[in-house]
Amino acid sequence: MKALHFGAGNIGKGFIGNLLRKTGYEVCFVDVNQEMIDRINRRNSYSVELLDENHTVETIFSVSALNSIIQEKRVIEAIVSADIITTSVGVANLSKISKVLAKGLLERIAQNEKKIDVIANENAINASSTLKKEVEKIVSSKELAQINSLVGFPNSAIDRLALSKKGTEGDIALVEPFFEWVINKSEMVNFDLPLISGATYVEDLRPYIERKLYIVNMGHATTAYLAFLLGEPTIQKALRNQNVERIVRSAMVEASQYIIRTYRSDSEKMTEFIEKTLKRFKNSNISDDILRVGRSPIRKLSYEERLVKPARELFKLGLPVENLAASIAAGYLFDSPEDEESITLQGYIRSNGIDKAISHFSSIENVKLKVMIKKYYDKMKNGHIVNC
Ligand SMILES: NC(=O)C1=CN([C@@H]2O[C@H](COP(=O)(O)OP(=O)(O)OC[C@H]3O[C@@H](n4cnc5c(N)ncnc54)[C@H](O)[C@@H]3O)[C@@H](O)[C@H]2O)C=CC1
Ligand SMILES: O=P(O)(O)OC[C@H]1O[C@](O)(CO)[C@@H](O)[C@@H]1O
Repeated sequence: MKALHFGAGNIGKGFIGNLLRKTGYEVCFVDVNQEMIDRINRRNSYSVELLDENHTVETIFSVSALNSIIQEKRVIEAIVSADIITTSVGVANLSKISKVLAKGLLERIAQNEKKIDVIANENAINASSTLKKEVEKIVSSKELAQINSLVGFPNSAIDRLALSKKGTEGDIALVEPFFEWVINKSEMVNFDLPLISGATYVEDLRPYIERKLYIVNMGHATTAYLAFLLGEPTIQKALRNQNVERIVRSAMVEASQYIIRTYRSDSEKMTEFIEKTLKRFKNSNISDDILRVGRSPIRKLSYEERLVKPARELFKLGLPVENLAASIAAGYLFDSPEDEESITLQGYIRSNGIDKAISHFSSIENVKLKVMIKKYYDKMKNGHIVNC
């Protein structure tokens, strides 16, 4: 069995590629980072270190890699012969892989009528559907009908803290022991393959992806933005500060009300989920850079995303959102010169002010919610985090 995976980054190698190999797939990665591609091909393997007390290092064999730009023909051939296609390139990069994917799928359809699922594993609601929409922009309506009959784009939710460190033979993928890969079975078209080892298949993905994005990712991003204000370099160091931990926990509790009300989730189980997630964030075997976790603040502050969606929905219901408002405010204060989105965001605020920025990037028009966010922005802009 052959799997083609776009994105040989932290999640690609540490999580998705790893589970695909354990299921028995040969994995071919597609990336744009030539150094990474060469490293994988030199060894036909890579290393994954488990972030527990033992720091066990595992070698993942039977892998190869291609460059999606300079080896397009070979990527198309790999799409033709793949049994499953997966991605973890970052949601903003899905539009960059859609062209080669569309070409490959059409070539595959011309050569055989085998069904295939394409699963985009990104921190976003319905990332596979987003990828499909990108493919739709490129193909004709006749080609789209062919794709629709043979290709599934099941959505998924992925949860595993994955980072990397430099080793003597290149990057080592670092992953926490916990993982959750949830796949929407009702959107799959190919049922002839073994279930992916360790993945969970569900009929309705929404409760899983919303819980992941609005509680786990929201809490992690909030920690990173508060840490930035305090000058703390890692998530673990920031969470030693009781003020930070309290605001993060409170924001997660606020956001959990959205999940509890939308999906009638059990509130005790939700409390357990929040505590377990905080424990994962604090994992002392990880040293997680806040600039990695806070990356791409414009994406994270957008209307449907982790910080703004729960705040908007709860505010509409008259439920507490003070801590979520503080999280959004902290996001607007994330000023990392290494991050293009952060540079754009801060440039916009300097030219137009925070009020306009909240409308422009988060599309929040509710005056009372905006005032609340602005209140925390003003209180925190001198580097002090506040009691909400
Ligand atoms: N790292 C984490 O802990 C988690 C990340 N995620 C999600 O997984 C996705 C990947 O994240 P990471 O692995 O952390 O990022 P990463 O930056 O480590 O990996 C992304 C990889 O995609 C490659 N890439 C970018 N553009 C490409 C293109 N046009 N064609 C082929 N490859 C391309 C990059 O070169 C890089 O190797 C993101 O959507 C992220 O939100 C989800 C859960 C956890
Ligand atoms: O691309 P994004 O959304 O920043 O995703 C990466 C983040 O998501 C997380 O997995 C949280 O689930 C973090 O480990 C990581 O910082």
